[in-house]
Amino acid sequence: MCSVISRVKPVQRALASTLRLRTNADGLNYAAAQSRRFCPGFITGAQPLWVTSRSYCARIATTDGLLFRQLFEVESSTYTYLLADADTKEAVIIDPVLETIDRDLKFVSELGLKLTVAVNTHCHADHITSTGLMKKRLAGLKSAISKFSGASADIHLKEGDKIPFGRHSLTVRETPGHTDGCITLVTGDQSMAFTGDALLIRGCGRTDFQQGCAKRLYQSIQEKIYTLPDHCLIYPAHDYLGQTVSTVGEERKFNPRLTKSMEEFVKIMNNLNLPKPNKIDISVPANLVCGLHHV
Ligand SMILES: N[C@@H](CCC(=O)N[C@@H](CCS)C(=O)NCC(=O)O)C(=O)O
Ligand SMILES: [Fe+2]
Repeated sequence: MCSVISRVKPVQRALASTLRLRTNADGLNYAAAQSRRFCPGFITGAQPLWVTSRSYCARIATTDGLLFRQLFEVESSTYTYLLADADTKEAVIIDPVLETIDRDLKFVSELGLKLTVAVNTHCHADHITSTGLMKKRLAGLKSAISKFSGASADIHLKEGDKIPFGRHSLTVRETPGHTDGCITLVTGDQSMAFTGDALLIRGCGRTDFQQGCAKRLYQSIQEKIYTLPDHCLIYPAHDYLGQTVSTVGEERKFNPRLTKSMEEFVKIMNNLNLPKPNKIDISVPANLVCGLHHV
């Protein structure tokens, strides 16, 4: 941390130390996520500053040579993630949505990427995946989903499987509870985890339909997500409040559902009383066949 701070000008050094004090007072362990990345606009009105943390740089990869983009679909508030090897251009897309297929494919083409795998973190209930249609548009693209999802795909994933792209890969951690086939995808250096609808920012996936089970979800999060390093960035499949990224450490501390005992968690989940997703009746059957049932 000191070596980074010493690189900034005196006025910026003062700002950096204020930032450190403020984050410490908030109880957030940003230092654990320290990196020498440049985060323009980190403090409103301040000059760009080298900071010791990149926790708020939601759309920049932490890993050298890893291209990363977080994309958003407004109707279902879904995040789609694009990861690529910056050198070989091999790429993976996570949770692409039918409505944004043109945007996503244009982007892939603009960046000169070779999309090899389109993976769904689970059989979504609120939107239709674009995976099937994407396969029709991109020769060689393979679809992937958990073998416990009940959905058809080229690749059926299980615990410990790796999805390689160039020098990088994503490792599968099974995190059932929202559905039987929910998976979390973790980068090789455990700096990023794509948690689907298992762990959301300050929340979690509901457990009142498909094969939902609150106890299972609690265990999945404790055993498969909270065992990742505190600085590991959490990228969920949805956010309804405009939040983009969190960390394992932050969620361990501030997630209002997961800071409870399992018994309290189950009670909370059984009393959410959320309306069913608007598109559940068309999404689930469509997603069981890669989103293609209407084509
Ligand atoms: N209103 C949305 C559906 C919102 C919803 O149910 N989201 C799910 C995740 C997608 S299956 C969820 O688990 N939410 C948890 C929560 O606490 O909100 C729609 O109609 O699509
Ligand atoms: Fe879901």
